[in-house]
Amino acid sequence: MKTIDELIAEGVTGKRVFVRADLNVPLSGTTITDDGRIRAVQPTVEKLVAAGARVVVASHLGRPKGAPDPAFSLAPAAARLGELIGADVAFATDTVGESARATVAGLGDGQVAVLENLRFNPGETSKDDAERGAFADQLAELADLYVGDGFGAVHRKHASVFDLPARLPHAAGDLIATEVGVLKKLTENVERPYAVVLGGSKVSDKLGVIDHLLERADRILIGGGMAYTFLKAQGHEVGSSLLQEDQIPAVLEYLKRAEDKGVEFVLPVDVVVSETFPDLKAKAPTEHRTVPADAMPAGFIGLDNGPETNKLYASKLADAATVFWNGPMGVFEHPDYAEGTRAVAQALVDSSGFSVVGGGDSAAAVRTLGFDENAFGHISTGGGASLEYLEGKTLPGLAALED
Ligand SMILES: Nc1ncnc2c1ncn2[C@@H]1O[C@H](COP(=O)(O)OP(=O)(O)O)[C@@H](O)[C@H]1O
Ligand SMILES: O=C(OP(=O)(O)O)[C@H](O)COP(=O)(O)O
Repeated sequence: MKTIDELIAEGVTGKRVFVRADLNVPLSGTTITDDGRIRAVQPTVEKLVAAGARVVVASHLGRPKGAPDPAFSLAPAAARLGELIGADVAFATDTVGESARATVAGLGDGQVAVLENLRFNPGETSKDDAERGAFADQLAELADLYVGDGFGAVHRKHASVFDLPARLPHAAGDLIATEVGVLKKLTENVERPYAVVLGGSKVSDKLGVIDHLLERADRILIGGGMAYTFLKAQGHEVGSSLLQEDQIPAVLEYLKRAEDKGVEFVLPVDVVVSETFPDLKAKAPTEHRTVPADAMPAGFIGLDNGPETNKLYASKLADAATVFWNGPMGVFEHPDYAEGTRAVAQALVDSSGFSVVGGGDSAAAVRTLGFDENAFGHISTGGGASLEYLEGKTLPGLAALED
């Protein structure tokens, strides 16, 4: 992979450089609740600015349905990028339309623009190669060079991640280089005991990684929205909790294989439940209680690991030499359901092992709960991306950056 420094050395002054970032930041309305992913791409943007490039930053945000949706606008992220780099950042209100073309044409050397959410165009995420390719052709008209730096999205075979770099001279940004450098260590000689903590809400995306982890990890701790498919598979009531019913046979097979292989599989022993999903914006106190994980009342939603589980998980992490953690242990955005996530973060801070925290929300959780980023070995901007990297899968967004 060509580095951004090599690309700059070849000459970028006056050239339009498309930077595929991952600005998929958590929002409360239009307020960014954690700007970590914007700060992560800042060095790449600043290097290009200093070199006199005309920088066109593009990203997805959330999962809009292939059409404009103001709730998923990148305008707040563009404004924040401007604050961080201390310069005006132009914002195009579309992705490949009139506004994008005019905004890019208006850039001077060393100036920056952000395009509107790439996923407002159905071509971005299309499974049809031709449809994705047609969108990539339109994006390619906006730039002379391409820099891939959206590590959190490199596992997606999307137009801006996979098809566009094939159409332009390309390089990897500093964020991708750093992320890959750290994760590579976990695929080589990992120090044992190696524990992996999995939670979050993208259950269908991430359950499959356990198949691989059973060959690598010594301990697998499950929490967050992922736990309930396991509890259900064991025959327990899970009420209205997140559930991936079609994955129950796979989950039973994982539990059996873990036993055969001597991999320790740890599930919650108690959970915090409520009858309703909390309002994450108002954050008003909620009615909730802690119940044993094998005795959840019907109709209730599991929203966090309980205190006994928190103690158990801390004990399983205390002596781990290496820990990889993706996915919050509960709906940490609400204070009533943040303790499970806080407990795992604290356990990693207290342990002397090397810890990697991966994922947009996991990283945001660690920061918004007040932990010092430097207390962790590495905070990765990508959850799904780092899990798939650890699986040894070919990631479309990295493969596309190879020379
Ligand atoms: N029990 C649960 N039920 C529903 N959502 C949950 C639960 N536990 C955690 N979550 C949610 O998971 C989300 C993060 O999941 P995910 O996107 O998979 O993680 P990451 O971004 O770190 O990869 C958070 O918004 C959190 O509220
Ligand atoms: O938030 C992201 O991934 P993550 O939650 O696995 O860290 C990335 O921005 C990718 O988003 P996607 O999972 O909607 O493709």
